[in-house]
Amino acid sequence: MEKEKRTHKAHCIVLPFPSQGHINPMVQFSKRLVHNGAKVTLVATRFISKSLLGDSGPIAVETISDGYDDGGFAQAESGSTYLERSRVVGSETLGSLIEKLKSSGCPVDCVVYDALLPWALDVAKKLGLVGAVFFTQSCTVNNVYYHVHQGMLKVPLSEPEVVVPGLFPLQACDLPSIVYLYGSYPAFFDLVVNQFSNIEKVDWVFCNTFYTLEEKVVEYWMTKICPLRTIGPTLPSAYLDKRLGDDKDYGLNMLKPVTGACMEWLDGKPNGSVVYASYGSFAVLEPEQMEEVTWGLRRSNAYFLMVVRESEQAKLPQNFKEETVEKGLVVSWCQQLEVLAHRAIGCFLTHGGWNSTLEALSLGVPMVVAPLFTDQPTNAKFVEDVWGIGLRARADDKGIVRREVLEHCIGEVMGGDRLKGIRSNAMKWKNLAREAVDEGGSSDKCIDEFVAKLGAW
Ligand SMILES: O=c1ccn([C@@H]2O[C@H](COP(=O)(O)OP(=O)(O)O[C@H]3O[C@H](CO)[C@@H](O)[C@H](O)[C@H]3O)[C@@H](O)[C@H]2O)c(=O)[nH]1
Repeated sequence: MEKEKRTHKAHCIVLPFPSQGHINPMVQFSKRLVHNGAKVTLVATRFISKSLLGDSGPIAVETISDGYDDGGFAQAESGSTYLERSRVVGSETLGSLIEKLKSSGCPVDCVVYDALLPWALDVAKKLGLVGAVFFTQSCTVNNVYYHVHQGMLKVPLSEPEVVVPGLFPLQACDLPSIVYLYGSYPAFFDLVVNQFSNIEKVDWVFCNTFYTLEEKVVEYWMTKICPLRTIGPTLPSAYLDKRLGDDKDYGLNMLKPVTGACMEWLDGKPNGSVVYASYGSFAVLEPEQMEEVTWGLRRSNAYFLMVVRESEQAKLPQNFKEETVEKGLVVSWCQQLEVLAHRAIGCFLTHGGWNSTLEALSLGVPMVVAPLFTDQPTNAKFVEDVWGIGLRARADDKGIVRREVLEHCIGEVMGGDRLKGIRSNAMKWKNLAREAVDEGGSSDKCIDEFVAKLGAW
C-alpha cells in the first residue's frame, strides 16, 4: 500500500529545562532544525515565559505549567518538591498542549526534551510520538551520571582515582561535584541520575558536543550504549558556519544585557588586554569568594569586564566599582558571545558552565576556569589537561579560590610561558568547532539525518 503523503513539515516540540543555560542551546538547536526544513515549537514554563526577552525568530513559542507559575523553583519548598510537582503538572499540561496543536491543524511528530525532564518522553510515547532526548552537558559528564545510574560507579566513592568505562582514569575531584561530594545536593543528584530512568524507550539521543571534542567517550557511547548523535556546539551560526544568516543572539534572554556600554568600553582597549569574568546565570557566590574574585582581578593588573547579576551585586566589596574605574567595568548582564568575540578579550575567567566553556572554545578564547559545582570541575579538567586551552584555578580546603591563585592563573593565560601553546590549541579547537556544524561536518550530518528521517516517518 502506498504511504499516505505528508501534508505538513515534520513538527518538533522542543522542551528545555527552565533555565538560561538550558534554553540557549535548545533554541539554537531549534534554529538548525528549522533551517533543515522542520517546524519547531519551543515550550517554556509559564513562569519563565514572563521574563523571556527577545525574538525567537522562526521558532513558535508555547507555554506549559510546572506547577509554579508565579516563581518557578524559587517558589517550591524544596528541590525534590519542585521535581515531583513539575513532573505531574508538566506531564498533564504538555499532553494538553500537544492535543491542542493537533486539533488546531498543527500536529506534533516528535518531542525533543531536555534530559533533565524524562517525564516528557512518557508523554510522547503515550501519544504515539517520536521521542528525542537532548543532553545539554558534555558527553563525559553524562557518561559519569549514566554509570552512577547503572550502579557501575558506586557512590559515595571509595577511591581517590576513579575508572569510569569510556573515560581515562580521573581523580575524584575531576568528576562532577554531585558525584564526588555525594549527598551535597540530593535533589540535583536525583535530577541528573534520573535522566536515564526511561532512556531505553527513546528514539534519538542528542548531545550538545561535537565528535572530535570528546571523540573517545562519544565512540564508546555509539558502540556500547546507543546511537548517540553529537549536534554542537550550539552557538548561533553567525559565530561559526554563518549558514543561518547574521543573527548573533540566541534569541530568548531571561536578563536584559547592557550592550552599548560594554562594546564601547571594549573598543577603547588594546587587543587581548581584557579579562572577561562571569559566573553564569545561576551561581550564587559566597561573599568571601566574591571578594577573592574582585581582588584577583585587581591584582592581575589587567583590564577587566565583570558580570555580576543584580541579585549578586550587594556582595561586591564597598567602593569596588569606584576604586577600579580606571581598569574595570562591572555590568549586571551582557551579550556574552559579543564580548567573547571582541578582539580586546584576552582571557575568560569562568565558572566553567558547559555553555560558557563551549562558547569560549568555539571563539578561540583562552580560559581560567574556577569551578563551583555540578559539571564544572570536569569541564575545568578538560580545559586544562585535555584540550589545553586554559588553566584551572583550584580552591583551598574551604572551597574558596584565593586571590593569589586567580592572579597567577590570569597572569599565565594573559602572558605567561604557556600562552603560546594555549593560543595555538584555542585556534585548533575554534576551527574544529566550526567544521563540526558547517556543511557536511559531523554535527551537521546528525541534524540532517534526524530531520530527513522525521520527514519520512
Ligand atoms: O552576562 C552574561 C552571562 C552569561 N550569558 C549566557 O548565559 C549562558 C550561561 O550558561 P553556562 O555557562 O552553562 O552557565 P550556567 O548558567 O551556570 O548554567 C548551568 O547549566 C549548565 C548546563 O546544564 C551547566 O553546565 C552549568 O554548570 C550550570 O550552572 C551562556 O550561554 C552565556 O552566553 C550571557 O548571555 N550573558
